[in-house]
Amino acid sequence: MEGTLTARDRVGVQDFVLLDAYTSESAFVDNLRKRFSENLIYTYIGTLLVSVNPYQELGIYTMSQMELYQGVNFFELPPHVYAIADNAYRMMCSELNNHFILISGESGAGKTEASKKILQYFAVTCPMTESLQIARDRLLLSNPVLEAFGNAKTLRNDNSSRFGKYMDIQFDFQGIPVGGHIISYLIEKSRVVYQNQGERNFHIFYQLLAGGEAERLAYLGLERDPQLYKYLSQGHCAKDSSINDKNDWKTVSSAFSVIDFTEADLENLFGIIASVLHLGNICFQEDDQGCAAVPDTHEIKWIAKLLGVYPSVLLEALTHRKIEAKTEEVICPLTLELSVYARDAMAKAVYGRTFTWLVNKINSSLVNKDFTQKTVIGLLDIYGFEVFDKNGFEQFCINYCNEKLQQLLIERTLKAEQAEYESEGIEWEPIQYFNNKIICDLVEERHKGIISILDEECIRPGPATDLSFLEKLEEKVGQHAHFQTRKLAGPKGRKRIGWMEFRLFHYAGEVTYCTKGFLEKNNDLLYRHLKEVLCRCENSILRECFLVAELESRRRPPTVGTQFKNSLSSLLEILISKEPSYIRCIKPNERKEPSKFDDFVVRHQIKYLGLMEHLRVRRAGFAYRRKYEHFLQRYKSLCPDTWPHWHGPPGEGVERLIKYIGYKPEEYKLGKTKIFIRFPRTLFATEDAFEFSKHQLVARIQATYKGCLGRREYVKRREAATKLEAHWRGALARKQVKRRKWAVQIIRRFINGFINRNKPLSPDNEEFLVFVRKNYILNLRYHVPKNVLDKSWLKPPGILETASDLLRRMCTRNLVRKYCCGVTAERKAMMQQKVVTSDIFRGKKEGYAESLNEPFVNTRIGVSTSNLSDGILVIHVSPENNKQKGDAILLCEHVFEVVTKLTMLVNKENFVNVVQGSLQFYISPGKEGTIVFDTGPEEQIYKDKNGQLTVVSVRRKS
Ligand SMILES: Nc1ncnc2c1ncn2[C@@H]1O[C@H](COP(=O)(O)OP(=O)(O)OP(=O)(O)O)[C@@H](O)[C@H]1O
Repeated sequence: MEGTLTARDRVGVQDFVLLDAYTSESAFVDNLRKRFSENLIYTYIGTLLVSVNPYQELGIYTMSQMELYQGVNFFELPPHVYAIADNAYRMMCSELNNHFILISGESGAGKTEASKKILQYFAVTCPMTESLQIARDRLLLSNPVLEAFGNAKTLRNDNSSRFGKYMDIQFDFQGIPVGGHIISYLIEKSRVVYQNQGERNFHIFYQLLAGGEAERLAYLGLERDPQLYKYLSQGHCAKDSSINDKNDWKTVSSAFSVIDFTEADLENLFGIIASVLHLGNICFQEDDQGCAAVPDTHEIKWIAKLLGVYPSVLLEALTHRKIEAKTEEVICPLTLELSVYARDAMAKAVYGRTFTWLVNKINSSLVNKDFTQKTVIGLLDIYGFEVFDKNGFEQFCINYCNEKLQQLLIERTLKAEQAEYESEGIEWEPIQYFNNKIICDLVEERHKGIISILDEECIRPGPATDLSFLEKLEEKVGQHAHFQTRKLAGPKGRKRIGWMEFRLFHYAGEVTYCTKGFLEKNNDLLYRHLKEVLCRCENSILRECFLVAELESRRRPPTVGTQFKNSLSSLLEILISKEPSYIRCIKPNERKEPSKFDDFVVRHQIKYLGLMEHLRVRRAGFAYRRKYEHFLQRYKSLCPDTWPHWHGPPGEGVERLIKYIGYKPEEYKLGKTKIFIRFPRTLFATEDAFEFSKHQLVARIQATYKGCLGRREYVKRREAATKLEAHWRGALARKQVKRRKWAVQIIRRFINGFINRNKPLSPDNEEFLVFVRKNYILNLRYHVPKNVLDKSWLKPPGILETASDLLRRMCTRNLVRKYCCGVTAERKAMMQQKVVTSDIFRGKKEGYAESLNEPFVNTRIGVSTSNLSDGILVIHVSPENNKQKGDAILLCEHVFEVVTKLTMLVNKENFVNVVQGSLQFYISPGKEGTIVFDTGPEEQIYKDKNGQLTVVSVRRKS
């Protein structure tokens, strides 16, 4: 329940005990309205359930809802009729005691629906054996039959129960429903003969006409059209779109077979129903003497046939009255009014007693023949307080009944409160409340109460009227504080009370009753003549209902008021020995509309249901009480000592908790097993603090949860990694071992091979030798000589010497070939020159060996000569060489020959330079000289003063 406290501003509190302004009716209505607008039709006052009729299907009676409420702590879930049912059932099973659930409210408030829901809940959730299924079905199916005969369409409710009902459901020691018993109260017989505009007679009449088989109707002498029957058509709504009589007939017919009705029973039963309809259609006329006569006996004949009486006897009984004198009987005719009265009285008596027979018949089918001890849960579906514009005898009885039940409720609630304080060891706190015993006494006290006065008035000789009854009341109870009449009221109150009225100040408010019809209704007189006919008829049901013994008895039968008083007192005896649960039904508006909440209508019912008084009593002590375990479980997070776990006794934990939160001593009391909180605000503050801490808690719980998940995941991964690692290491180790093994073999073979390396090829050294060979060859790659002059060679192992030699030679040959291919013509010429040089100088001249490496080049020398006829030849040497002295200047006779031969020798183009005029030559490095060529008469060579050499030649004729 505490779970919804946070939303209390929007959806209201789900227990009125938690209303701060618990004495304010407006606050009460506000809370109901808030909840109703959220489709929350149920609210608690402690353990009492207030239910507001939603007039629509809300989807709150599903199987899953039933399962939800099964065996759950009462306050753990939102208020529901299932919670009340389940709580009663669990307590009954665990404590093996009897319970009752009292459902009250005004017509149309939802009492019957609530009791059906409870019955369904038991049918679905209680354990069941196959053999006992029939008992369950009978319990369920007794409802449509009872509704057909006891319910009717009224202005307030299309399916209004016109009787009070108490139903015991019996359970065996295993909690299996094994049987039941029904008691009915005060069926509204007057409806059989008269209905207000817009209302109907009991459903069964219309169902029989609409759904009954044609042969059955023919046998009963009935037509399908209800308009043809006076008793069915006075309300002018025999056909109503909201009621499907044909379908309902099918349901009722099939229910009859389950609850043990024989074909003969049904024949008699419907014979009675049809007789009532025929009775209604009997028309009387006044004859010449002013006596009643029946001109058309058609209906009489049908009734006579159906009930098994002589038509003439019936006719006489309807139009005459037997008066018993001291020794003889006198038959005197009735007036028209009295005949009509007699007819209607017969119809009412027949229907009323048949209804009682029906209830008994159902009871005999529900009875459990095994006589082991049973526990019971009683369902009391009874009319609530009624206050209309005109209130008559029925309202008087109903309101008296409610006074009695209120007394029971107050007593039981107070007793329960007191018992709880005592058992919890809490000081008794007296509760102020209005004890309505005084009103009950006013109504029921022997010889002094209103019912006794009414009875006296009914039986006293002489002319007694409703007015004389009122005068008797004024005389006998006029001084009572809760009674008033026009005469007794002051000038102010007088205006509101009529001459025929008296007012009672009920616990729920004042109600003014009109005494008109009180005597007649209390007497409920059926003329003896008619009674005799019914006692002697052949219809077996009526013979059971009207016993001959009744006729023989000289005692007057008890009046309706006294009967009702007695049945109420036995009902209270039944209830007082049982543990109570209460459901108060409220209808939200008068128009049966969904989602419409009429404050005025609701306020009225709150008052007459005594809800404010109940709340006041319930709140007089403490607003809230819970077992230590539950309180601690919910709020333990508010105190570090109790969070997350309290390991000591729960009471101590709660004490520590409330000390930490800072409860003041006047706000609470600690019992033996429960904490009692006086004010709702204390609980709300605690709840708000809890709501606030919830976020932190959630974060903490989330973190812990995530941490837990993380750790779990980590552990999982670590285990997986360890496993993987182990496998991997294993695999590696195995591989390593394999490798080592292999290596050892290789090494062994290698060593063997090495040892036998010089032996002829054999398996012992074959591999080694291959390896050595391969190794040598591979190594040799890096050591082959790069040129012909390189004489190095990798030393071969013994077995490869021949191969190595061959390779070496191949390599040399290859290098030589490569070298030869790379020699240019120029180089070749130079080499040839070197050969010549060798021939000339080898072994003969020092320095030759050094000159070998010195390549001969053609650029070192060049030849110049003039274009004239002189024999000067200049051999130029390269100026780079520092040691050169300079160019050589030769004078030779055969200049052409020399130059040509030199040119051929050098084999170089542009070797010879033929100059004109002069040429330059090097004397020494950096020093140049010039030779000037000229012609003259005679050849001469001279050096002038500046060192210039001049060569004069004789020009030759060409
Ligand atoms: N819990 C509910 N959910 C939906 N509709 C409901 C509920 N309770 C009552 N009703 C509607 O209200 C109508 C009247 O209810 P019900 O017959 O139970 O009233 P009542 O208090 O037994 O009246 P009466 O005293 O006249 O027999 C029902 O026929 C149904 O349509």
